[in-house]
Amino acid sequence: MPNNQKEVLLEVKNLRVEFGRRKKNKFVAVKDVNFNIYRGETFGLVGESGSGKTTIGRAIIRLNETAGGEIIFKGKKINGKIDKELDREITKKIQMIFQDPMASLNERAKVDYIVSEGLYNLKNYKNEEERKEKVEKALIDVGLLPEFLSRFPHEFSGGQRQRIGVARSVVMEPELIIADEPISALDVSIRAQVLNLMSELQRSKGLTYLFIAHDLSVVRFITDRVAVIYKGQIVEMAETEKLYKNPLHPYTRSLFSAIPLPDPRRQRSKVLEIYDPSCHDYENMPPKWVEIEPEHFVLGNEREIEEYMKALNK
Ligand SMILES: Nc1ncnc2c1ncn2[C@@H]1O[C@H](COP(=O)(O)OP(=O)(O)OP(=O)(O)O)[C@@H](O)[C@H]1O
Repeated sequence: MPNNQKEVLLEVKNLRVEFGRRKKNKFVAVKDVNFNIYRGETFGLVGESGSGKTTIGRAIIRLNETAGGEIIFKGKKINGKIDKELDREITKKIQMIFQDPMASLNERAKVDYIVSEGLYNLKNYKNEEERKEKVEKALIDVGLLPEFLSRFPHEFSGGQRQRIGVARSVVMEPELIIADEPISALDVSIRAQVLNLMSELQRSKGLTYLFIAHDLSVVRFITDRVAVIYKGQIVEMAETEKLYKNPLHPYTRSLFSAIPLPDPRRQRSKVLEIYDPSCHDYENMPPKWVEIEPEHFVLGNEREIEEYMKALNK
């Protein structure tokens, strides 16, 4: 679909997130981040551990305060001070699925309570009958049985627990789901099942995903567009296949060319070995965020942009 016909569901403009209140221990975790997410797509955010992916997700659902910029959902600014009505709407419409289904589910609560929690918080049901109906439907939607409602999380496998995590989101009838490394804590053999479930739900419910991951092959498989983040800043963003075939920024190139290693810590050191941020000479020529071809953005200074143009036209 041409871009001008796509509906922008979420806009992130010049986002900045800082931790630490005092000047001395202030840490800028996210800076100058810009991206749009279109309705119905899966938008990937990829980068190494500590690059700021989760911080962006948490800022969107208002768990992290923002120090600058705007987050706009369906045309309304949702960061900073907002009114109760809007807060309620985004609590319902934007849901997050977390990485570790072992840690994110309340061990002492039954599945019925876990899946209902968002409904209880927002009193988002007319009566007990309707709540039950919604919760049972959510369980069926994620491929679990309604009888599981009276069980506790420890009675389930990792994959089933992540399905409970997904049910807890879809019961709210969200429009945007932020999936933060939703399969990386799962056994390799069940990862595809959870990804397929997410794709099916996207089709049947018209969902939009922000998919956060460090696993490049998963991102290539599941996303329509992808942004690469390095130390809190997006360095390149494009349609997924385009970016994988034609990475321009040196960080993207080293990330994609690093041979996948089983140990993510070794992978990280491998990437850092190849990528040298001092190659940019930003002191003398500061970078800009440039749309180098339709829907393909890259961070670079004037000289670099010229080189990227040449590389594209080769
Ligand atoms: N509450 C906090 N207080 C201080 N620093 C924080 C806080 N949350 C995150 N950070 C720091 O912000 C940076 C970005 O963290 P973030 O969790 O967003 O990275 P990530 O890319 O999601 O990494 P991972 O894949 O390991 O989750 C890290 O250096 C982290 O230590």
